[in-house]
Amino acid sequence: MAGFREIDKALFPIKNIPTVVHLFKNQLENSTEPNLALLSIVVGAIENSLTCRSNISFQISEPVEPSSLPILELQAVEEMYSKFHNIIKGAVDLKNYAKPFATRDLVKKVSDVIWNSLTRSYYKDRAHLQSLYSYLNGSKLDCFGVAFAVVAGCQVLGFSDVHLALSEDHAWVVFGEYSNQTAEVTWHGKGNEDKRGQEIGRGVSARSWLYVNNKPVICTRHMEVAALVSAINPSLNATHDAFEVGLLQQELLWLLYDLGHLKKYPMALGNLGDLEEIAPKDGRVQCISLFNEAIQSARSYYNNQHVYPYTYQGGYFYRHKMYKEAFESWANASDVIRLYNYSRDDEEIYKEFLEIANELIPHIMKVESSGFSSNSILKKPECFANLLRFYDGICQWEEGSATPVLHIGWAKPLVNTISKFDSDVRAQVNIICADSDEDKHSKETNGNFFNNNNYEKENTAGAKFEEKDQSTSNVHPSIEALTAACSEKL
Ligand SMILES: FC(F)(F)Cc1cc2c(N3CCN(c4nnc(C(F)(F)F)s4)CC3)ncnc2s1
Repeated sequence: MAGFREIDKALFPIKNIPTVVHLFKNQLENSTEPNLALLSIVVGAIENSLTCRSNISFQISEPVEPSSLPILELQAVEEMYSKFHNIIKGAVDLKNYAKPFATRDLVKKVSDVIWNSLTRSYYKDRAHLQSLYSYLNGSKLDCFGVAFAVVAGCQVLGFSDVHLALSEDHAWVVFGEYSNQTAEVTWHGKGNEDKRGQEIGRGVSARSWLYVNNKPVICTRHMEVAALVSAINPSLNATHDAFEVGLLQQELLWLLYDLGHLKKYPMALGNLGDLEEIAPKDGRVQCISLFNEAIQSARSYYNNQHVYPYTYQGGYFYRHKMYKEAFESWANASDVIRLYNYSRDDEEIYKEFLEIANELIPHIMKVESSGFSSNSILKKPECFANLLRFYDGICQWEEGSATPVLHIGWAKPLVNTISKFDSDVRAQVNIICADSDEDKHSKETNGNFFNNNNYEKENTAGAKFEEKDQSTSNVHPSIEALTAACSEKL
């Protein structure tokens, strides 16, 4: 695998953001595939020099350019690239692996090479451990970084069929002549035995949000570049970002957007939306339309089984005090999670729903019930309807799961929220209770949601809470009980 070509080398030494964008444009637009290792080293070097106090020196020649980046020399990058190249080529004897397609053994072997060269023990959740720069200079990678390094390593070996597969909280690889083979290559979460080398679960874990019911983002080489750009982490510390790193990430995401490589990548669209909200670029679409594009992408390509597009959008509405809209986004997020079974691997999304239910919604209730206006969301039946749909989805998520979701800590904010709506407002919401045998149609049996890989399952067990004049479907008994309790109370 050749390293940089002449047109790339000509851009060095890199001194500013436009030159990095130019390098990425060269790599993304030329005939051969973009070189993942080189691009990860370049952005990793820049990120680390601008966010890590302990400046791992890479020939920062004084004085730093007036522009926004420390000078990045070609030689430094080439040395790192050839180090990665030699580690991979040195450890994998290609004579044992017939080409052109990768095998499980090959993928596992590359995963082992990366895995066994990592520092024995380090804080895995630390920032800036996602790039090959971190791997080559600190022998540290986070969960995503290991998966990315395996794909970059397979690219060095010439296996163009090995690609990154991404869920909302995990990463693995697909490979083989029909790209239908899957393999774990990294760990997930804390204290879980890694399953490296195994194919992606069909058992209980298949029902968990972690594997998005087998609707992960399957990357092309160009989308793998989008993943490494998405994984750029501008944070300097808990409260501040390195401005230039955020700007670089935003410019690179717009380049990838314009080239069409974010179309099937909802989280990258969400990342770009967040960056645009902070620093809107002239002549670009509003950030809200990026959140909407992410939702459309998830609905079009991933059968609406991803949660984050709705929580990106809901978070935006919340920050902009658009509470009625936020309730709708969160109810839509809940309609996604209701079709999964909660498993212990799903902590990340559990925390997301917990924060919405027990922090964000109670805050909205507090600020809304202080001032008193007829325009208040407490007067709007559709707000009540969406809140019930939100809570109902979480209840149904718990249904049929081995691990409980709700506990007493959820109940108080929940009842407190519902009781903020007067009975005349609540009465305008039409709730039809699931009749018993209908209710028995849980996620497992009903439709073939999990029985095969795709899922056209209609959501009959879910709940729609809409104003009187619109059709509704049935409701989770616990929500029905709660609303009845509230009306008695009131
Ligand atoms: F590979 C793993 F294991 F890391 C899983 C992936 C995560 C992730 C991501 N994230 C995760 C979600 N994320 C969110 N930030 N805000 C979110 C929301 F809650 F507001 F929706 S979700 C930040 C970017 N952004 C691009 N690609 C990926 S691939």
